[in-house]
Amino acid sequence: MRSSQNGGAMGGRAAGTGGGGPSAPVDKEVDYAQYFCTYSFLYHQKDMLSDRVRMDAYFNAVFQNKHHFEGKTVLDVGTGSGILAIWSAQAGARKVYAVEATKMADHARALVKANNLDHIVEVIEGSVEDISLPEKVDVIISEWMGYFLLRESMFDSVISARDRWLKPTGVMYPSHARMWLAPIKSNIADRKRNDFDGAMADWHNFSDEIKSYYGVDMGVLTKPFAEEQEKYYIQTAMWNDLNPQQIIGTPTIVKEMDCLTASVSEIEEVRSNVTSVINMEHTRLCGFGGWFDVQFSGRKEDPAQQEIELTTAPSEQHCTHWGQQVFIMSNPINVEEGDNLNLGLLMSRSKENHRLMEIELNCEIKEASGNPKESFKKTYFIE
Ligand SMILES: C[S@@+](CC[C@H](N)C(=O)[O-])C[C@H]1O[C@@H](n2cnc3c(N)ncnc32)[C@H](O)[C@@H]1O
Repeated sequence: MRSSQNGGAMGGRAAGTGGGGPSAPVDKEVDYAQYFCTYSFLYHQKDMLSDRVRMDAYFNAVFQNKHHFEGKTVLDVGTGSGILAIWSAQAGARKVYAVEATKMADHARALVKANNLDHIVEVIEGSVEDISLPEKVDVIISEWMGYFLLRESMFDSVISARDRWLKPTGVMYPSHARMWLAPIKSNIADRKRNDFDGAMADWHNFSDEIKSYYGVDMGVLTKPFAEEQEKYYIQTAMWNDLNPQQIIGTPTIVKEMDCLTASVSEIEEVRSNVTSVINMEHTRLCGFGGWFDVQFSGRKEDPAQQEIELTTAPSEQHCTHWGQQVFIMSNPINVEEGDNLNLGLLMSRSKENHRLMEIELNCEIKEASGNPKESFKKTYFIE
């Protein structure tokens, strides 16, 4: 489950650790307090279990590919309520190791027992990085995805489990992942600009009053206050359930990942240069929408019988609890059909909290003729 202070779907996958940079050691106690503890609540697991798009995708991936599970050993990284471990056992696994860092492990154990699967599923309480298994496994299953795929950095734990416990012939569930970005129109941009302007008007009244009633000039704090509010209203990515009609240009993949071979260094920093073409007449570029999808395709030598995809793309029918992350522009730009957007994206982890993300977005807009139109560079935060 994921959270966002700007209208997030749920309070959930939250903050992380204090650190001094992407590779700084993680303070486990802080990480537990800020990130893991939310997962120890049943209401939180229930929210994830209520996401039908997510549930159907994992359910179909397991039960339509039973050949990957029958008679096999499975590791469920971050079992939560135990749902994926239970399905793996029901699909015929010989043994399932269900690892959960929080006390939710007790509830998972009870659920496994109540469903008469305790002879197959062994719930282990602990961080997957710290535990030890008696054998290597044929399948690693995990639901590790955060907002815009990588928020929460939980895939690091899956990589660590894969490198320690997956047999050389093993299969990852999911097997592949992609991040998408697309230009959007949205009236959120105007709303957020108004909210920001309102906060600044309020500040000016406040500082006038402090001066006249209490004789202190607050002027020196106006700039830092404006920066703080700008970060909150404009630069912090927002959870949104976009309508596909708000997408005004070609969606583009900014990152593709093979879960069998991906490394932490490749996700600590994601760099991408891509092009999107505006495909709507006379419209306003108000920002960008970011989302992800994952595929359950098995491995090349042992493919899925039925490939399943879980997508969090804008849809008129379905919304996931991940929604989309919206990166708004405070000053929307008029664009025309055929305009080209050359986009440079650099996504890195917050220095203060390795589970949160910072995004630098460069955009050069050219007319269809090739004439330069506008360019800008913005920094956003996924909190
Ligand atoms: C998004 S939830 C998924 C829960 C469940 N698998 C499901 O699909 O409903 C992720 C779970 O992984 C656990 N988790 C995250 N990192 C972990 C780690 N390094 N070791 C063990 N559990 C972890 C969290 O506590 C949380 O319960």
